[in-house]
Amino acid sequence: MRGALALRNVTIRLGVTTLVTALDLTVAPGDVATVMGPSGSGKSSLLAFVAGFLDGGVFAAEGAVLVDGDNVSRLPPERRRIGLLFQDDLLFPHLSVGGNLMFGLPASIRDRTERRRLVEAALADAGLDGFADRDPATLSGGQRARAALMRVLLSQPRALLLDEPFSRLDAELRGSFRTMVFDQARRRGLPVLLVTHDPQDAEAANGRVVML
Ligand SMILES: Nc1ncnc2c1ncn2[C@@H]1O[C@H](COP(=O)(O)OP(=O)(O)OP(=O)(O)O)[C@@H](O)[C@H]1O
Repeated sequence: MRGALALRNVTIRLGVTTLVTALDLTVAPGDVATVMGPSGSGKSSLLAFVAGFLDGGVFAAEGAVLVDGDNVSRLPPERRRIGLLFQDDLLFPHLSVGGNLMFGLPASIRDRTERRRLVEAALADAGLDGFADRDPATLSGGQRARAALMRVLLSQPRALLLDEPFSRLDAELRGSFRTMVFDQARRRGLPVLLVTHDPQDAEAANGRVVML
């Protein structure tokens, strides 16, 4: 499917334990599939496999990852063009908010004016007008989360992997940030794989639920 993220026959083993068994999954552009399961069941390992950094010295994995029809299974993480967002926003403390977003931009966009324009537009899109020169430490949790999302989106990913991205936010922020993430994915036609413990996330995602 054009623009989709697809997993084909993915099996992940840790020693004698099989964490993921022959998983087939297609996530259409703009759709959100949810991965749930108890702690230690392999949710983060599945995302690591899709992103390309599952530790081959620890896990045995097979199967294919397709992004927009391209089999990226043999590509290193940086060439897969898969965006990742974690529970911790991982903003660089030594860079301004604008500097953090700038860091997300592909190096192939060289023109400085264009780079600045893209960052300003992303900040505005996230309701962070005028935040470019701020120190990330001065932002609220919700503002940081939005900045981190825009940094990922500026990297022009073809799919998004989210590992408990809402879990540090309080209930109200959680709902609004979730809506923002899903809206952005829909508008940009990005397939999303979301790891969560929260059934409300799965309900809001309104897509396939994979139980590990
Ligand atoms: N580097 C590693 N070396 C050895 N075992 C590991 C390593 N990373 C993860 N594991 C083990 O692999 C299993 C799956 O871990 P994983 O982090 O994928 O689970 P999870 O479902 O994401 O858990 P949680 O909900 O707690 O984040 C666990 O038993 C974990 O202890």
